[in-house]
Amino acid sequence: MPREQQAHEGAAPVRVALLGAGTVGAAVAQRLMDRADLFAQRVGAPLELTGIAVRDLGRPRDLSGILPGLLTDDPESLVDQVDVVVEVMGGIQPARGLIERALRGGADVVTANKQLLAQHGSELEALAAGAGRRVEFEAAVVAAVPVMRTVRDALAGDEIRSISGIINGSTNYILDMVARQGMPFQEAVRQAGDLGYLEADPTEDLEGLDAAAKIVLLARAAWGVDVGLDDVQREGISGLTDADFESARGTGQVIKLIASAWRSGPASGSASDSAAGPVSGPRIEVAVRPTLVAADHPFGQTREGTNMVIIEAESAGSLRLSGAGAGGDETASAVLGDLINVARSRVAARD
Ligand SMILES: NC(=O)C1=CN([C@@H]2O[C@H](COP(=O)(O)OP(=O)(O)OC[C@H]3O[C@@H](n4cnc5c(N)ncnc54)[C@H](OP(=O)(O)O)[C@@H]3O)[C@@H](O)[C@H]2O)C=CC1
Ligand SMILES: N[C@@H](CC=O)C(=O)O
Repeated sequence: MPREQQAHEGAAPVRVALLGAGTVGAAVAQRLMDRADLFAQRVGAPLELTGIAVRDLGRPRDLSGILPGLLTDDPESLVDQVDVVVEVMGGIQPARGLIERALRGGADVVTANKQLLAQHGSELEALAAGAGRRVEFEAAVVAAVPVMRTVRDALAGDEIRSISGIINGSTNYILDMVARQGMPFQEAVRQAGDLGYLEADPTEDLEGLDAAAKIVLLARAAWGVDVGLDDVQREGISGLTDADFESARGTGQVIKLIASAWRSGPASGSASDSAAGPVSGPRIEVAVRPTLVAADHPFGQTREGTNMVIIEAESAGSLRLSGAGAGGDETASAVLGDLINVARSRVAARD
């Protein structure tokens, strides 16, 4: 039987550069290969992976099915020749410079880099808007769980009162292993690293900086306020002792690293006393700290690398989102969702 012609056949490809082939990048690259036909159908044109930038070309990698010829240690030349740049290298530089270069050159950007966004997201979004391009970052906040989209798009017609939750997968894994299995803290840290949950610099997870960046991005999306990392009342989990875990257990509670953002007053318009400068719009508080919760509370029941976010909104009431907050394939799911949406828009704009 003759095969029906697919809409994307003959369409010029959407060229994609991947910056990073670590836990997340390798999973993105693998899925781009495995699901090439599916993605071409969804986009209306093939996604062509033109290259993958890494730091160390000599490092052994398990990128089965991916041509070694795609790897390069020259990210600049890669971003100059594509339609979409997917940044999953992490860190501030060179990621920031490469994203700026991509936007100025006419590419859209998908990134999972929450530290970069928390520190320089406003400048990057302004640059993107000026260039008529997009910076998408669903994967940066709670990996596979579409919480950014929920806050920014689904609840755009509502008024959010508060957002709270477990938004760091590695520390939840560590706290859960220590509490439920009596695992030594350092062994749990090691396992979280083996699972690909930890940042390249694990102190970002252990000191609450990773969760702080995510809650900042959520607060900005929810209230349009100019909160920054310096506004976050922050405490990590590295100072917890065996006695803290014991005393929690004795009272039917568990320790969770809870991030929260809440409206604490009406629109102020006044300058905040934070180092981040004036905060306009509603007064917003942001915090990350180890918190005792009842073992049978939804947060208490959130195990291993799973995350859970509870959003309280005026009309919608209480919403709960939960799922994988870290991990290569899980994070790649969100990265690829953004990539497909951006690529679709580019293909639609061709007509
Ligand atoms: N892991 C996770 O569960 C999640 C991670 N994220 C975010 O995704 C990003 C990537 O994380 P992850 O994959 O875990 O990180 P990894 O450390 O596993 O991978 C980083 C990759 O980027 C490459 N790289 C780093 N610096 C450079 C550079 N200067 N030039 C070229 N390549 C470079 C590395 O190259 P080489 O291989 O040669 O070292 C490596 O391939 C981070 O921003 C992280 O916060 C977001 C959600 C979840
Ligand atoms: N290190 C992060 C990875 C995902 O954002 C975490 O543990 O949640």
